[in-house]
Amino acid sequence: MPVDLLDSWRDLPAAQQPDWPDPAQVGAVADQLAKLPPLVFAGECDQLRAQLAAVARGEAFVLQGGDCAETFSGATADDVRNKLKTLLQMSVVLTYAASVPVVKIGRMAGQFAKPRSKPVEVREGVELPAYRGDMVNGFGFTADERTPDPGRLLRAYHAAAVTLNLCRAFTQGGYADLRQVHAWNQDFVAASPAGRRYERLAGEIDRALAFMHAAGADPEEFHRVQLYSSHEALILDYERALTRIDSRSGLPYDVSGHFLWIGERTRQLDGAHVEFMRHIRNPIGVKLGPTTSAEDALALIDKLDPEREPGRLTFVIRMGAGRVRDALPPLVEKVTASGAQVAWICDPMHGNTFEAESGYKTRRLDDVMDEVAGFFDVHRALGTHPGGVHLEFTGDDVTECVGGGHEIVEDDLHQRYETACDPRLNRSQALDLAFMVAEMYRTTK
Ligand SMILES: O=C[C@H](O)[C@H](O)COP(=O)(O)O
Ligand SMILES: C=C(OP(=O)(O)O)C(=O)O
Ligand SMILES: [Mn+2]
Repeated sequence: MPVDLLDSWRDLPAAQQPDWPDPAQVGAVADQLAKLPPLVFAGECDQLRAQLAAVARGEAFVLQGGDCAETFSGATADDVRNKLKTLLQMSVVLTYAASVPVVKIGRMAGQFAKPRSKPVEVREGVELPAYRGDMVNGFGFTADERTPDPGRLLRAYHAAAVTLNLCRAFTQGGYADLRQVHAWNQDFVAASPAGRRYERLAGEIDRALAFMHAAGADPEEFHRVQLYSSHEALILDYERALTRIDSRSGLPYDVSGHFLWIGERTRQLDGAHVEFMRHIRNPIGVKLGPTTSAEDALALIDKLDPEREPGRLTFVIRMGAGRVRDALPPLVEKVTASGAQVAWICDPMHGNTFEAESGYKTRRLDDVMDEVAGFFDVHRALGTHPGGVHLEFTGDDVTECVGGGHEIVEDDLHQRYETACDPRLNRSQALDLAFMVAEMYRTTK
């Protein structure tokens, strides 16, 4: 494939790009990034594509999640382990309670750039550029921090490398061993209803493992888990610089992450993001909000998955609890009728954000659950496969979303509101949701 095609996006309008003060500096940084080693490998991306093909065929379920916006200061062993622990616990709940293979994808090791609904933020009469993620500018509300700095692209690469290294060590080195199901819950068990419910399930898993061991299964089977990394491919100079030609196939892969997605604000058919993503071989996603028409979805398939290859394209539906039951069916019907085999997964976070009276951005766990329920209802009615969930959560005990076992109310939000962008489920809310999704899956299939 001609390498020029990887730059064809440069002639098209690119939404949500930073206003870099010195564009020449971006070119210099991109040259440095282009010389750095890949963060992920093409063969791993192919493996994920094959697993997503199983999802598209109705044989597996995706659990994708992590922070809305990762931060450089969050690339620590504690933060990464806590997030991973939550993901592993959720995935065990889904695998065991719903009896389905779970494809685990972190919003981790690269989720450093944010699209914003407004380019500026105003506080007490002072107007500054909006925070666009640590890859672009700083969170602090000063002119200095908010000025986009291309040096941050390099820092993002290094923070992603550190995070990925920790993820690989935790998932391959024994921490994720299924025989550790109780250990992941140790700091949590007595403290929350979700922890206690999980502990009961972990007991059942123990007995199942003991049975399999007695029956001759190889314990090594349970020693490792495969975790993939993902982020929104937003800052195109970064993604382009990390795109390499795979020596085995001669095809381009964006080696900044295994799975990359196009956001709701950058999925314009004639825009730079769709053009760039057409040419990379990674499995990719597109977020689809409530205004998406079936024609939009079909046109995206034509551009991004012209060969109709199962596993290549995932639609991440984020309609809002009030819209999903009406807005999703025409998309699923027409896409299915077209013969395309996409994976459908549900992001129940981004269509359910609202501002509390105190000014905090928040989400109700009930709305989140209702959107997932609506997503399952639609697929049940149409006989198609509800292929997964895409969530924003953290391993920490934050107070960012309302509801859940500890019943966080709007007046509690200030207590531990730590997100750099959108409100995340805390560990207990995330586990509550996993139990609910497992139950829905079991009764749908
Ligand atoms: O995930 C990100 C947010 O939904 C997106 O950045 C928009 O948030 P904003 O409305 O605060 O800009
Ligand atoms: C910005 C995000 O989502 P969306 O593009 O769906 O609004 C996100 O996933 O953080
Ligand atoms: Mn978000």
